[in-house]
Amino acid sequence: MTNAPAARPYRRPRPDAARLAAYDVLHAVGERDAYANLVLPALLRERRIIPRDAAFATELVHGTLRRQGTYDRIVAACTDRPIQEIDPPVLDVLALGVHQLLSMRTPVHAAVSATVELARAVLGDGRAKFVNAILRRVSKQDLDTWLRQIAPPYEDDPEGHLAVLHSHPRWIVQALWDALGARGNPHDRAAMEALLAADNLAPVISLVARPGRVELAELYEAGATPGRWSPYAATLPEGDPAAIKAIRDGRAAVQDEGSQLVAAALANAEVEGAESRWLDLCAGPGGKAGLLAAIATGRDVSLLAVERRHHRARLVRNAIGHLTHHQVITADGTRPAWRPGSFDRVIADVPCSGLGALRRRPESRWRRKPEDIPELGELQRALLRTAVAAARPGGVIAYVTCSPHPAETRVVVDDILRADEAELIDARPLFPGVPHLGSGPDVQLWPHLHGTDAMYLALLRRRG
Ligand SMILES: C[S@@+](CC[C@H](N)C(=O)[O-])C[C@H]1O[C@@H](n2cnc3c(N)ncnc32)[C@H](O)[C@@H]1O
Repeated sequence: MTNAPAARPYRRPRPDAARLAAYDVLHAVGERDAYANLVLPALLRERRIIPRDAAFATELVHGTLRRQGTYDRIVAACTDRPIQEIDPPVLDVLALGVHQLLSMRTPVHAAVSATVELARAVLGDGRAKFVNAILRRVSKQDLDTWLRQIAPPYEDDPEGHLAVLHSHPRWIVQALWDALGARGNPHDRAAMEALLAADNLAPVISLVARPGRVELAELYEAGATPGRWSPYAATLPEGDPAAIKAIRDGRAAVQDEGSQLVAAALANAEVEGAESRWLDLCAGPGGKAGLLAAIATGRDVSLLAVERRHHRARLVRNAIGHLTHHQVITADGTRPAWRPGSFDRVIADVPCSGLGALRRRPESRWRRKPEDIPELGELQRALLRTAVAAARPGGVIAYVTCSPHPAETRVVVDDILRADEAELIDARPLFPGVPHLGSGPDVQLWPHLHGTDAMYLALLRRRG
């Protein structure tokens, strides 16, 4: 007989379903460039996670991804190991723990013990001890104290300060500041902070009632409330949009009000003479095409929607539904399959950096790189050139991005205007009742001013 204490039986770690789901999504985002807003809902459904846990996992994933850059800096301040030497899965687990500790109301004990349990399951016992030690250090201070400690003072480095405080990469802070026109103006620090803070909030769910297919009243009956700016908009304060019949059958859809406004502005711009054909040059997944097709049907006009990728063209077909006279083709919009000058209205909603939609794609700010901008610029110019050539004399062209980056907006438009084939027209009167539209003639919407994505619209008229 021996007096040695009995070895503790091995206990298999059992992380809770919500935190494990959150980790799996972060891992997929980091490992294979997945999009959290696509992976997470599928995973929650597949694992049949109950609504309360699903809401917790959603906040955990979105909040952690938005603030990951700042959380990594906090972790770095808690260890002597250079952050580059810590494996990404360990940083993911740590970031989930830091978010619970500093930005959610999870009690410290629960946040640490549940995250360590998760670490034991997905990283192993050794690395779980490291996670435990770091999280205990993080828990000693609140978020504001940490931020004061790790951010450079505003006076020495305004961009660096705001980048840490609001968790945006520095180059994006610079680009947004340029776009806001507030750079170097100390009075506009508040505007810049409001914009960065708005990027960290989940957007409200905006719905579009496609005209002629559904009345707004039907959406209100299903629990929606009136939208802010667009005549087609409703807001869903809570609940799953897919539970609404009109959404399920494609008569209505989820669509940011900014997108609705730019599509409506194109449809309502003055064009002389009879109209017969409109063109959407970059139509996938079909948000604007769905609205334009519905408006076009009411005016007995046909819409040609072009999308380069097959699967996205299929989504455009779904958005247009059973409306007749419209056509969707899978094609490269820079290689026109139509005669020049054959459309009355053309929209080029070009691929862009998406810096205006950071609220919706929590990981995108860390994934995008400054070198993406010139690369996208070439395609943006080629598409706008094709769009101008496709419009008939007197026809209107909408150049749209969901980015406010000057190199993707005004600079592109100015380059194309140099060919003298089109002129800019004032888009502002086509946004009735919408404040803060600036000095024009183009329009830039903002999350902090309008509650929309930062959509940009330049309206051009084809010269005769
Ligand atoms: C910003 S999205 C358009 C969003 C769409 N208008 C909506 O409201 O749902 C840009 C689209 O252009 C497509 N695209 C990229 N290059 C293209 C090209 N050369 N020709 C046509 N479409 C292209 C992309 O696949 C993407 O679906």
